[in-house]
Amino acid sequence: MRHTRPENALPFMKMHGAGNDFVIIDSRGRQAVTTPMLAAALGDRHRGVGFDQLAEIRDGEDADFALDFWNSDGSRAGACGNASRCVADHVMTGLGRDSVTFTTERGRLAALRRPDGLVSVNMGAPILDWRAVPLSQEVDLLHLPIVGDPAAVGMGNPHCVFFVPDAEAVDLPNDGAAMEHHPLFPKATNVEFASLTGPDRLRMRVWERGAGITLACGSGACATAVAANLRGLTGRQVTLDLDGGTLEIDWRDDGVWMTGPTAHVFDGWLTPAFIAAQG
Ligand SMILES: N[C@@H](CCC[C@H](N)C(=O)O)C(=O)O
Repeated sequence: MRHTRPENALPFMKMHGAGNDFVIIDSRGRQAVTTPMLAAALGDRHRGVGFDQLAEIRDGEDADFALDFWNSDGSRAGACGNASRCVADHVMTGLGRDSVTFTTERGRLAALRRPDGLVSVNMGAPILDWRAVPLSQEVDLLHLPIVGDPAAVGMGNPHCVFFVPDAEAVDLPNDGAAMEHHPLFPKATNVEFASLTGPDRLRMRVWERGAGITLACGSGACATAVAANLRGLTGRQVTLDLDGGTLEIDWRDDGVWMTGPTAHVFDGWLTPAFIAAQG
């Protein structure tokens, strides 16, 4: 086994938030390195490292840092709530602070560490305009013309939320994959299946665009809580039980806050040969 880091190796971190797992590359102070090919190669759980999303940290302008996200198939994602919480945890630890600001494709966001150690991120206001989700035609976002009566909510990325009697009973590999590329979603969509399990409590399972089944999805939890509230199923503070853990959502006037656990799994490096092989 090789224990010495080769010259020009690229360091990365593996973290997860409620089982949603990430490779994080910290490119502050240097040129960003991620390309779609590198992301797809690294995202391969057999030939690469494996992840649901890759997050690359860059120097921020008017914020502590900037963030870019890639799915494991190499596609870009406009938002990733759980990776945002993991990166915020890493940066807050490095800076010795309990709050940070950062920018994504959505604009300027904020995160903080709560006294109980959980990390919260403000994901911004939900997007409830069909053009911005985006959808391919004007429809009622709360009742899409699709079998199963789902709702559409944007959180910087598109979500299609189905409320079902029993989320456990959903055939996620089939139903999730079938919805991801529905023509109503011109940029494809993340797909959530949720059922009410108690007052302001939902069980949610997710099929992510560009990644397939994941153990959790932060932006998906936000979108589901917003849709549940707008349909009169819950209040604005909702607890969601996902396959990999529990997330708390609080839809406030300043945005949708999402809170949950983060974990640092290991530090590693990519060999120059692996990077070169991706062109
Ligand atoms: N896991 C994420 C969402 C990742 C992005 C998504 N697959 C997309 O393509 O929009 C989260 O925690 O929000």
